[in-house]
Amino acid sequence: MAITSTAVKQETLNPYEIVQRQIEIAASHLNLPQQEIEFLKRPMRVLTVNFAVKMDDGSVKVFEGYRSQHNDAIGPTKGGIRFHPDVTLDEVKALSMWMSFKCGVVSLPYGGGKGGVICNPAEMSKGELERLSRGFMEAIADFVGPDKDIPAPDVYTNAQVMAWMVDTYSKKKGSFQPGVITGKPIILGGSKGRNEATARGCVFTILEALEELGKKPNEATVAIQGYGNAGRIAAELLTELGFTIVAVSDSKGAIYNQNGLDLEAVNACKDAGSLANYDKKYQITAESILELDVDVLIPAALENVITSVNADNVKAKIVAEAANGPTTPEADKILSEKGVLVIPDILANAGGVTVSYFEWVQNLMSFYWSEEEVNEKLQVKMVEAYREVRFLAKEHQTDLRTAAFMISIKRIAEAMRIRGWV
Ligand SMILES: NC(=O)C1=CN([C@@H]2O[C@H](COP(=O)(O)OP(=O)(O)OC[C@H]3O[C@@H](n4cnc5c(N)ncnc54)[C@H](O)[C@@H]3O)[C@@H](O)[C@H]2O)C=CC1
Ligand SMILES: O=C(O)CCC(=O)C(=O)O
Repeated sequence: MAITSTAVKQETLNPYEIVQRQIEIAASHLNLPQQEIEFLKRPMRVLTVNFAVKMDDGSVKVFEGYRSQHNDAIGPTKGGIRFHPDVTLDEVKALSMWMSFKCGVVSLPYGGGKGGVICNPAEMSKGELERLSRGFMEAIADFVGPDKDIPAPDVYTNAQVMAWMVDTYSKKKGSFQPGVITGKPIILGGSKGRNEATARGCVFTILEALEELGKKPNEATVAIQGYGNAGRIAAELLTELGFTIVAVSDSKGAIYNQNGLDLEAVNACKDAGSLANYDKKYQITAESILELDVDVLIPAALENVITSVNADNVKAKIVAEAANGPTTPEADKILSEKGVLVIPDILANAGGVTVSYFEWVQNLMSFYWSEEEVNEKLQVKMVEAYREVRFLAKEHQTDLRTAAFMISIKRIAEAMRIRGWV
């Protein structure tokens, strides 16, 4: 996301440097030996691949992709694969690190991993996307595995992409290996509830935060940036609970109605293309969605959207980070001083990886759960995690992000120490 203001140049927008800063802030409350912190500030393994894909016009295009495995002291690494033109190695490294800390907050037996391919799926045919997905899996197949590193969906990847990938991996290994990837279609061993899990988990944390503010769902307004898996499903679930969705946006358009948007009309517009085609009288600028006077703001798109430039203009009482890395450390300081309750990404969007974990467990057992069972288990995990983070934040007088990092850093450091690594 291009942010060109001069003020923002004073802070780094490199996600890898940002996560390192977040580690340092949390570690300063923990009294850990420096070597443990230094180890956590880097991924253990990173793979760069270049692979060729046949395009529909007969040409061959070479794509670059990455898979980063941050730390596997607690268990195999886990995290999504992103297809986006702006993917960088530093971004993938940072996303893998956030995954480690996310898994720690919800006590999953995983470390963090993440993958990305520099490409623009919006400009590719279904056949090209299939060959790209298979080509990337072919290139990383020896690096991942059900007990090694387990990918999942992220931005511009979905259950269909996971299906192509599990098929390619399984063919390579000679038998069906559903545990290598999560977020699969149900027919291929996907878990019920995984598609909604990121949003549902986020909603559980919002309900906890709202209770603290003494507000009821039917009194609360919501603005959501990003209208894909995380953002759109959050809008639907929150509407069911009585919240009023006043604004939503995608990569091409943003819309606002202070009386509440008609979600059916919004969804029909999105299904037909983009929100830029919605009724012109409701159109607003992309940036202004972050500055609306709402109770809950949900960034559900990309990194670095709340920075030192616009943080002071944020009027929401709760910021629930469905996206990874939407808020910079400078912005965090400003929001904290303003009394905004930020539910950090590694907590707010942990529902996705939590149900991915359930999917993996079901795959390993070949025994499948009802959607109700999945959702109940997810709720327990999310509510417990929120309360544990909230408690620690109060105890240490920190924001929720720092407390969430503290919980995970302590866990991973302990595992590294007991293994004798540090
Ligand atoms: N899918 C999952 O299970 C999880 C996703 N996340 C995070 O949630 C965020 C969104 O991911 P998904 O919903 O899965 O992706 P998605 O590909 O389903 O949807 C992305 C949405 O963001 C919109 N978008 C892209 N650039 C934008 C911009 N500049 N301004 C406004 N909207 C923009 C797109 O138009 C699309 O509506 C990412 O940060 C991702 O890492 C986090 C945890 C799990
Ligand atoms: O479901 C997963 O394994 C990971 C999802 C993801 O990439 C994320 O939480 O950022």
